[in-house]
Order: sequence, then C-alpha cells, then structure tokens
Amino acid sequence: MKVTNKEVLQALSTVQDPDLKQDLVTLKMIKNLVVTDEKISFTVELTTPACPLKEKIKKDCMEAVEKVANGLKIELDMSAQVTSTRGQSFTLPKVKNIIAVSSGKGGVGKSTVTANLAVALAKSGAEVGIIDADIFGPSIPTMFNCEHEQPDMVMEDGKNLIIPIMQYGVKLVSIGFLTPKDNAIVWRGPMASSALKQFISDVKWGELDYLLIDLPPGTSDIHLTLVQSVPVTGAIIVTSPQKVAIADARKGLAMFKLPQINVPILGVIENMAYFTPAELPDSKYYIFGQDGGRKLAEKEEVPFLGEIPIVQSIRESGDSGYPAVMKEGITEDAFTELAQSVARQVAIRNANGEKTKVVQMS
Ligand SMILES: Nc1ncnc2c1ncn2[C@@H]1O[C@H](COP(=O)(O)OP(=O)(O)OP(=O)(O)O)[C@@H](O)[C@H]1O
Repeated sequence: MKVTNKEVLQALSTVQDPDLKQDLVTLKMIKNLVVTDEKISFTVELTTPACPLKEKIKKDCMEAVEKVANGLKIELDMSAQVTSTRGQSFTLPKVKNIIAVSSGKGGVGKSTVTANLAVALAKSGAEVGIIDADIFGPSIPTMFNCEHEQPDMVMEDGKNLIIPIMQYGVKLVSIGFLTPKDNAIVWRGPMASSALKQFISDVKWGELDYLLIDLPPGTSDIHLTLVQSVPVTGAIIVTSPQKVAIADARKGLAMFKLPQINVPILGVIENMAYFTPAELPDSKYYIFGQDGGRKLAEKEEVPFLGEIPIVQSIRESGDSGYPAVMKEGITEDAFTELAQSVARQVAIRNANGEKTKVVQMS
C-alpha cells in the first residue's frame, strides 16, 4: 500500500520538542518531505545548531516514521535555523539574537565565559559575534590572541564601517583594537556609551545568529545605552558562588528585571564553582562556597545555565589567547554544554516570549 505525505506528517505530529512542548509539525520544523516508491525523505529544522536534544529528536522521528513506513527506506536530515524575536529594528536587522553577558562583580570570569561561549556556539555551526563593551578594561583581544590586529574599514552607502576581526570563527569588535595597548585612556561615561553605539551601528556585522555583548561589571551607563540602542533578546548573569559576588549579581539581575528595562533573563552561570586538582580527579573543593549561583537562580526563578569549575588551563588559555573550549577535555565539555544550555534558553524564549523592544527612557 502506498504511503502518503499525510500519514508521515501524522506520525511526526506525535514527536514533541521537549523544550518547546509542542509537536514538530505544529512547530513547522518538518521540511522537504518527499515520499516516493523507494523512500521517505525529510528534514528536521532545529531552532539552533547547538541543540542538546538533537539525537533524541532524531531517534524519536525515526521511530515514529518507521511505524508507517511500510518497509520504505527513511532518509532524515537534521538542519538548523536559529529563531529570532527581534521584531522590526532598523539597527542590525540581520542579527537574530543579541545576548547581554553581565556580572555584578568584576573578575568573576564574565569575559572568559563570553569568549568560550562564543567559540562553542560557532563550533556548533552558528554565526557568532562579540562586542567587547567592557570599554574600561577590554580583555577580548587578549583572550582571542589578536591584540595587535587592526580592523579594516569599508565604505558602504556613504558610511565608513568597521570590519570585525574574525578569529576562531567568531567576529570581534573591541575598543582594544582601536586604541594603543598601553595608553591610559580616561573615558567619561558619555564617551564610552558612544563607543558602544558605534560598535552597534558602524560595524559591518552581516548575518549573525548570536551577538554576545561582554558588558562591564556592575550596572552602568553602558547597560542603559545597550538596551536603548537595540532590542536585547536576553541577559546572562555570570557569577562566582561567593557571597559578595552573589549579592552584586542579584543587583545586576534586578536591573534587567526593572519594568522600564524588562530584558528577559536567559539564566545564571556559576563560574569558578569548585576546584578539582589534577591528581585528585574525584575531589571537589568549594573554594568560593557551594551552589551560590544555583541558589540565586532558584530564588529569582530564572534558569540555571550551568557551572564551570576552576581549572588552571582556563586561566592559561585566557592569557595565551586560545579559548579553553578549543582544547579537548573537561573544559571543552563544560563550555560546550553551557553553550547548548544558552542556545536552548534562547530558543525557548523566542518560542514563548514577546518581541524584544528597544527600551524608551526619558
Ligand atoms: N573557570 C576558571 N578557572 C580558572 N581561571 C578562570 C576561570 N574563569 C576565569 N578565570 C580567570 O580569572 C581572571 C578573571 O577572568 P575574566 O577577565 O574573564 O573576568 P571578568 O569577570 O570579565 O572581569 P572584569 O569584568 O573585571 O573584566 C582571568 O585571569 C581568567 O583567566
């Protein structure tokens, strides 16, 4: 008996995306369905290439279609199209998601996390960029080993645009590329804000799935400039488990939640969660306290995105400009899982959330 497209779609409508809690047909994730006398072929289009549930969804689809395949061969392709709720925006229309990476206290590893997240997302196949908005202490050029690079400029529609530096598959812009390294620059708040505005509107970003903004620690003019310049998909809060860091992280989180700012919180990342010496791989020492970030997320009812241990090679990688996620082992695994968790929250936020808006403030 001939198998029809309708039967295959019916079978696939029993497969749920566990995060989005709807079936794949309703979510319009089934593409290019063709049934011939020899085979059934179709593509499942995921909401991010960093989807942690890729294998499960694939297996569920195969099992569902096998029930109606009547002996036909099944060819299943997995692809990804990152979702967006940016809405109408004249600035950066080709950037699907803008993610603010923020911390309350300095030195908790916000830039380290940003760098490794970006590389992990790029490794999954996404188009990724970073704006180093930590104007007062830019560390992205060092972490990507391109401190001495100078971006080229291009003239487009009568406007001079900066071409981002491409390193390890990530497009980068930082004040560190534009100012001499050892010169002390004293920035007034408005100057720093206008530098960030330039990084948003005067850079040839092209198409991006995720643009990560490495913000300065605390709450500042820069934060307000960001949310007033572009619609932000969501904010990530990086903290160490230490009591003083958590107190500051809570303030940062509260700022994004203010009714007049109202940027969704994608979640909390706990960095420097514990230390495991190489010679004692089963021991965990909670140098900065235990579970501070996890408890903060629980209390604030926001997702907990994951924890990163203290590893000497993470610090060494930052200094040598070769992000830890590019080295095989626990650091690669930890940051890859973290990137999957972030991509997953972005997809959930885009499926459930309202359109992002630019904040209007007087
Ligand atoms: N998980 C980790 N294990 C070991 N070292 C780490 C880890 N995370 C960060 N570091 C190191 O801690 C230092 C501070 O990290 P980083 O510059 O990323 O912090 P930051 O929060 O961005 O700081 P600031 O906002 O003040 O610029 C760096 O030397 C970095 O290599």
